[in-house]
Formats: sequence, structure tokens, C-alpha cells
Amino acid sequence: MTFLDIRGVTKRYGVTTAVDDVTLSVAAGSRTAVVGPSGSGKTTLLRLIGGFEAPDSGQVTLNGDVLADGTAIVPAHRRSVGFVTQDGSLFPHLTVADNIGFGLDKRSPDRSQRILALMDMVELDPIMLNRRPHQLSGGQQQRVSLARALARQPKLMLLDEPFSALDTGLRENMRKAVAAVLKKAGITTILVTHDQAEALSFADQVAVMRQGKLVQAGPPRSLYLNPSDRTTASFLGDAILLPAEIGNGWIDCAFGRLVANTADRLGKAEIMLRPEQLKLVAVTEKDVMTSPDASAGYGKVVDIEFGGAVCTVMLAIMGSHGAQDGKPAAPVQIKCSAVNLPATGDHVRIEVLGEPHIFA
Ligand SMILES: Nc1ncnc2c1ncn2[C@@H]1O[C@H](COP(=O)(O)OP(=O)(O)OP(=O)(O)O)[C@@H](O)[C@H]1O
Repeated sequence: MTFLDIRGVTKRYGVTTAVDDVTLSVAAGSRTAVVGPSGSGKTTLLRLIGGFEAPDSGQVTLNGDVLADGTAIVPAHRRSVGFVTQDGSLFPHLTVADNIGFGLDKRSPDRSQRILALMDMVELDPIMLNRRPHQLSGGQQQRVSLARALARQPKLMLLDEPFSALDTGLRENMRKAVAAVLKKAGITTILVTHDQAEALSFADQVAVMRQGKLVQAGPPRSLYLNPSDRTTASFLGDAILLPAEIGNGWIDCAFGRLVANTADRLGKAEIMLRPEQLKLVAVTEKDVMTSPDASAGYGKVVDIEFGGAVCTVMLAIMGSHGAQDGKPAAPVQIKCSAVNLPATGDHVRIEVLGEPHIFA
């Protein structure tokens, strides 16, 4: 069921269209990640949802309540929406307890209990109750910020790059912890990030923005494997893009003839494979020359860049597969693990797992 409905929302700043006719539905209790390069309009979209900006046109509806209809908006403090930013935006002169309890009624008899329960929820040790923000680590500050946002019992939580100031290990832990807290509380969440791995692992729905427009939205797996265009493909992870000839049930490309559900696509097209779909099998040069399997793809390793977990192999394609206009296929760069890494000069057979994605 749609909980948050964004319809044709546009926001301009002078000549810049920061958000351009964006339409997006968010299901109740789900997690959406908005990704895109710097300046693509992610934060502006979040601020429009939060009520910190008014759209020039379009509607924002939350749980059936119209929050924005063109420039007429319900102000931020009257929306049941929590907001956590990159720096946490804590009040530096207030203690952890007062930061968390900021939105709670000061006269409420269970105020202290509520603050302790919120600290427990975000796994903050109660000994930090009377500390001030500068006496906390970055991760602890983000937990306080999250607890403060949760204190208002929001229906919707907006997270604007909340993990980006944290170092890699802590960042991953915080992401998991925050996702778990919000899931347990059943709070619909929108996360803005420019980290595609973070988006893919955090969300049920990923929305990709570019130049103010929403270019694609869907479950992480389908966006990763079936991106709408090559820019999105490369943005969401390493992508191998190849020219191909499509036939009925097969695809001819530099990696040989692949069996695939080509539906009604025929003729020339561009295809995409993820590096983990490829397996390089060691063969001899003689194997390549005498192979009875004309559909197999072969390559010769011309360069290796060792990178530990992720190594780069440059392959010269052998045979006529992937030839374009009489020219042999261009060398292909493949990312693979250090296990069974071939050496420069080795010959390999290229095996493809799963199906390639064919761009429309
Ligand atoms: N208050 C403002 N006044 C003028 N222009 C603005 C304002 N806020 C944003 N913009 C412009 O709108 C565009 C979108 O900005 P926005 O901050 O939404 O992008 P973003 O995707 O969140 O970028 P980043 O990842 O760098 O934070 C940019 O061109 C930005 O310069």
C-alpha cells in the first residue's frame, strides 16, 4: 500500500531545476534509498518531503494527508516526519538527555523513562546521559540524533547521508543498526546517499536521480541486474558493457554465443554483464585453436592489475565473436578475485553465469 505519494514534484532555484517532475511511491514500513551523483537533487527532494522547502508544482501526500499541493504546504513541524542529517545537527550546549528529549513535553512524568528507552533502542550506554555532543564519537552522535528523531514518534524517517562522516567499518555497523531499529519500529524510511553499495544493501526500493529527474526506481536486485541505461548501470556497480548481435534465444558478443531470453529483441544492441557473472577457465592455446565448440568465447590475458580481493584482468578477445564491422572485438577489462587469477599471456575460456541485460 502506498504510504508516501510524490506526484510530479518540481522545485526550481532560479535557473536551476533541482527536482524535475519527480513521481515516486513509497510503501508503508518500507525503506527507500535515493541515490545519484552530487547535485542531482537528492537532498532537495528530501527537504520537499520534510516540509523544509515548498515545491513549485506537484503534490506530496502522506498516509492520505496532502502535505504539499504546489506552493501550499503543511510546515515541517506539523508533519509527522523525523530528519537525521550528515552532521547529526545536535544542540552543542545540551546534554545527550536534553538533545534526545528536546521534542518531549518537559512536564511529562515519564520523560526520563522515555529518554532511557530511546537510548536503549539506539544502543547508547546510559552513562552518556549527561555528556555533551563534543564528548561523543561520530557514531554516538548519530545515535543521539536518531533517538531525538524517534522521540517524536514519526510516521516517516528521512535520513540525509547520516553515515557519510563515519569511517568504513563503523559506517557499515551503523547502517545495519539504524536499519534494524527502524524496521523494528515499523517506520517508513527514506535514505539519501551517494554510496550505491549502501543504497543496495539498505533499501527495499532504490530510486536513481540524475539532473533533478528520477531515472529509475525499483527493488535493488532488479535495478542492479536490469538498469535502464548505461549510466545507471555503471553508477550501481562495475559493469561490463559490450556491443552484441541479438538473435532468437541467443546473443553473440565478445564472450561467445550466449543463450538468453531475448524476447522480441533482434539485431544490434548493447548488453551489460556484472563482473561476478564471469568465470575465466584456464585453457591452452591449442585448446583454443582446436575447440569443437564454435560458440565458446576465448581470450588471452594481456595485462593484470593485482588488487587483492578485486583484481583487474585485461583480455584480448580471440576468434570472431564480438567482431564489429569486420574489426575484432575490443579488449575487455574484467574484475575478478585473486583466487585462480590467470597470468599475463595465459589463455582462458570465458564462461558467463546467468543472462546478460539487454539495453532497450
Ligand atoms: N537553496 C538553494 N539555492 C540555490 N540552489 C540550490 C539550493 N539548494 C540546492 N540547489 C541546487 O539544486 C541542485 C540540487 O542540489 P541538491 O543539494 O538537492 O543535490 P544533491 O543530489 O543532494 O547533491 P549532494 O550529493 O552534493 O548533496 C544543485 O544544482 C544545487 O546547487
